[in-house]
Amino acid sequence: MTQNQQGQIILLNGASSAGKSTLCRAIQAQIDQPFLQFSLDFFFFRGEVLPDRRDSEGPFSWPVMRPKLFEGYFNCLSGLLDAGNNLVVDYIVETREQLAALVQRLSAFDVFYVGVHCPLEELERRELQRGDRRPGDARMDFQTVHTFSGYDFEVDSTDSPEHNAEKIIAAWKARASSGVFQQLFREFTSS
Ligand SMILES: Nc1ncnc2c1ncn2[C@@H]1O[C@H](COP(=O)(O)OP(=O)(O)OP(=O)(O)O)[C@@H](O)[C@H]1O
Repeated sequence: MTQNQQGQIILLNGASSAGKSTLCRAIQAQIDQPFLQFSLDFFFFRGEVLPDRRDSEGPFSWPVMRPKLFEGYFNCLSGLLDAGNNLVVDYIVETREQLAALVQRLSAFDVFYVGVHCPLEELERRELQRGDRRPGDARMDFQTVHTFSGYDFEVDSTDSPEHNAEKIIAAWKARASSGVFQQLFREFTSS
């Protein structure tokens, strides 16, 4: 498959409750090409993928299941892109090692990496209001999620999703041929 037949990915990174999924939907609705939304949330919060039982050890050990789930999810992203699907994806980068794994897996693709910023007070307000997220997760993400790299584009999610989607799509269309993920790939493979 040639380069231009591969799908392209717009990847949003930000804390839990920053408004990433909402923004993915707004991008998907506004963009003039088909983009699939494919989120880890679909495993955790929709559908019936994961067993309810997640223990600290034993046959249902979450510390054993979790890295395999994430690794498989990264494989799904590259599989979908390789088949020619464009993707708009939200993710919460938790560690530099996790970012390195994502960069490695997406190294062959056109990745547009977007930082979704939101003030802590607003994150916590949203987290409390939605009621389906563990209180404290947003604060924990807030302290680390934007510390691992720069971005191709950044937005403030206190602005409306529609306006941010418009800005992201315009920036994506005007993007440079080599983005932050390609720089990161060089960094990670040379260190
Ligand atoms: N621009 C916005 N202004 C006000 N509220 C918003 C905005 N964007 C999203 N929200 C609300 O914030 C909550 C979290 O949004 P969303 O599910 O998009 O966040 P998320 O970053 O994908 O979260 P998670 O990573 O936990 O899945 C939702 O209740 C959503 O309606």
